[in-house]
Amino acid sequence: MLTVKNVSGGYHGVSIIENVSFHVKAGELFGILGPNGSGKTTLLKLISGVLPLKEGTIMLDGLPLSSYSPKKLAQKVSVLPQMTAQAFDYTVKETVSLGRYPFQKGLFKQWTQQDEEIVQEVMKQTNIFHLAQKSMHEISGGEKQRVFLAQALAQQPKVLLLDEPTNHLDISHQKNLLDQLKWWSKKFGLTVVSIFHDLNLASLYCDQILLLSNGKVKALDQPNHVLEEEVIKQVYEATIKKQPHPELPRPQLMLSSIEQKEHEWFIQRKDIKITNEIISYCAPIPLKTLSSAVIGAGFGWYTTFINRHVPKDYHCDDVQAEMEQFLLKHGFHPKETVGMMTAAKLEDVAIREMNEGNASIVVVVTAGVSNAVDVSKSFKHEVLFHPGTINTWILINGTLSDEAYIQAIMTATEAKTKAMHDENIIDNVTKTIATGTSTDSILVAAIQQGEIIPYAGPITTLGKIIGKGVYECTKEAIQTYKKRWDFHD
Ligand SMILES: Nc1ncnc2c1ncn2[C@@H]1O[C@H](COP(=O)(O)OP(=O)(O)OP(=O)(O)O)[C@@H](O)[C@H]1O
Repeated sequence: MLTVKNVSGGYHGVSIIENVSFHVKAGELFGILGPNGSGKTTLLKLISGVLPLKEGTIMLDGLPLSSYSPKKLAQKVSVLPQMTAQAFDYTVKETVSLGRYPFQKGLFKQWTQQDEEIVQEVMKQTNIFHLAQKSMHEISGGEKQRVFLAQALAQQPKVLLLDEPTNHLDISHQKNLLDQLKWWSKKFGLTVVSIFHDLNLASLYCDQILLLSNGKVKALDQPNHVLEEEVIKQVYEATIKKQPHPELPRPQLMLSSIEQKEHEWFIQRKDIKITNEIISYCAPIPLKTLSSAVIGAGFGWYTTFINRHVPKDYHCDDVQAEMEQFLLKHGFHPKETVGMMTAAKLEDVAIREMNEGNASIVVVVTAGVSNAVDVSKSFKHEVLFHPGTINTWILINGTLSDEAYIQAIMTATEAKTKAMHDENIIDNVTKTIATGTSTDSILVAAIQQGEIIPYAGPITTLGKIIGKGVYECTKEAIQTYKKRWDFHD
């Protein structure tokens, strides 16, 4: 639909845009990104024919841009400019109707039934129908933005050029507008070329992204390939972290390296509090945590860690809601807390503080093994929920990479399984040695201060103390459990 080839151009004979090339297919949403002054608006002006090309060619629907008369071009391309103050006191409907101008014929510009129907339709689509008779001076910035979009769409263009369309819009109207653009491009094959300042919105909605730097192409590809930490750092001079979107295969970027005060404080064994009802640990700063807990599962930042005793016959339809109520009743904030449950007696907990090199950890394990399972034969078990039976905490003084978090979980799981083996814990259904229990839970929490610890596999400095700490704690907790219940192998 739109091919830009080796295009250069700018103002007063000076090129701002230099040697830019790209191709946008019909129905695609194409994003132009770049820092302030990188030439995004200038490029849009070259594409819309407002500025002449100094070099290169632009092909629109198979024909050079230069071969279109202004009116013919307006029937193909419409432009939604950055919002500016309005001189005339038009109504909303009159403003939208201006979009039909390129289609009106003859000296007296007849307003046809078709013009009327199109204007009505785009006003409905952009959710401004109820504002039709209002003056443009009486509506909000976000509503104006939708009116100008309706005007651009009333032109029934093949290509829509937008300069920061989500400027002035709140988060829900940003989403609505971009959803609508996606819908129009899918339904009518509308090609959308849009400038974005918000990298995350561009990532969510664009099929392709062109990243400009000083008027030149820095990157041109699908969002996941363009939005790279190193590229963004070079172009925007900002340090960011790239993360996957939690629900979509699109990257999202977070600003990082924001100045934070380092705290002179460490996780220590003595700060773990134990009662009959809960084991708790409260940190003065949030710890980055990866867990499979009832409350606070996945990655997150939490200050409070709770292992709660529940009776063996504990049953509840909404375990999370019940746990939240419990936390609130005991003065803990559910949004700040990782919460686990266990039927094990909490005074039987095993705790170790361990150091190796510059890594130090506290391991906390509660264990009950009546639901022991040999995972290699677990298909022989019925699906039943019992409160978590081996709960493992690994609290770490250090900064872990994501890789190290996952390796820490693997190392700890292997250590637990080895302890089950050495304690000869048998799966009652299969009569083979168990590898864990049916509802074990784990958390790895780190203060994320100090030197980065990249790995936590079995023979790394951190992995060695996790392996030893979890093995010894699990073994000790199982032995106490056996003594308490006169448990026989
Ligand atoms: N009318 C003009 N005459 C001369 N130079 C201009 C004109 N408009 C813009 N420029 C210059 O062209 C360069 C690119 O400006 P442009 O508006 O295209 O950048 P942009 O990427 O859209 O920036 P922003 O993100 O701030 O909107 C800037 O150095 C700017 O000063």
